[in-house]
Amino acid sequence: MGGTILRTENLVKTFGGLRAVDGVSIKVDERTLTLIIGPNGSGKSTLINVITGFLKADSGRVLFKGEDITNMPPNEVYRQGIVRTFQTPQLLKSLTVLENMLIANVHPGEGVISALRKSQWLETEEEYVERAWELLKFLKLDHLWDRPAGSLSGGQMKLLEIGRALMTEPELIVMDEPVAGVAPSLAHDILQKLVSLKEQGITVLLIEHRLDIVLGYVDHLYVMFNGKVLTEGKGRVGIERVVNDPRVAEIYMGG
Ligand SMILES: Nc1ncnc2c1ncn2[C@@H]1O[C@H](COP(=O)(O)OP(=O)(O)OP(=O)(O)O)[C@@H](O)[C@H]1O
Repeated sequence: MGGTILRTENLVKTFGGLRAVDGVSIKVDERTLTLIIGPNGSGKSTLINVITGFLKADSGRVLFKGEDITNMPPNEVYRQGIVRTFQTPQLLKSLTVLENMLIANVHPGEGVISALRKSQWLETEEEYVERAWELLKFLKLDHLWDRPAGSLSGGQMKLLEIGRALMTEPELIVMDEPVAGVAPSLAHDILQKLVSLKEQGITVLLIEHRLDIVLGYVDHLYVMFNGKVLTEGKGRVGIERVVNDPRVAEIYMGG
C-alpha cells in the first residue's frame, strides 16, 4: 500500500433540504480496492458523482494526489487520471467490442466522429489497437472482438466497460456496482481482474451491494448511512470488525 491518492474533506451535497452527502471525509490509498457500502439512499452514488465531477459539491473538498479537484467538470477530472464506470455499461451497442475499446478515449462531451478524425488519434492508432487487444486478452474478451457489443451477456458488457475504462490509462477507477446482476462465477472473475489491476498501479474505488461476493477482495471498507460515514475498517481485522458491528446490521435491517 502506498500513500493516499484520493481524499474527500467534509464533502456536502444537498438536494433541496436533503443532505444526500453530509460531511463525508474518506481516504483512498494508492493501489488498494476500497469499497463503499450502505443501504439504498445512503448517499453512495451521490458521493461518487461529486468525486467524479458529475455533481457539484455544496461545500467540502475533493483532493486527488494532493490537488484540489473539487467541482472540476467530469472531463477535467478524467484528465487528472480518474475514470468512472456506470451501473449500466455505457457501450455503443451496434459497434463491435474492439471498436468500443478504440473509442474509449473520447472525452466526455466530445463527439465520437470528431474524436476519430483527430490526427492525434491517427498517429497513435497502432498503439491503441495494440493496447485494446492486450486488454481484451486480459479480460478474456478477445475471442469476441468482432461481435456487436449489444450481443454480449450482461457480465461481458461489464467487463467491456472495465476494458474501456482501462483504455484511458487511469490511476483511479471509480465503479458503480461492477458486479450487479452478474452471475457469481463471472463476478468473481471480474473482482480478481480488479485485484490484479492493483499490481499495475491502479487504485479502485467501488460501490457494490453484493457484499457476500465482494468482501474477500476489499482492502478498505466504508459504510455510509444517511449521507454520513457510519464506520470504516482497513485490512482483514478492520473489515471484520465493521462487518460484525451491530450498527451495520441495524441499518440494513431498517432499510
Ligand atoms: N438528483 C437528485 N435529486 C434529488 N434527490 C436525489 C438526487 N439524487 C439522489 N437523491 C437523493 O439523495 C439520497 C442519496 O441517494 P444516492 O442515490 O446517493 O444513494 P445510494 O446510497 O447510492 O442509493 P442506492 O444504493 O439505492 O443507489 C436519496 O435520498 C436520494 O433520493
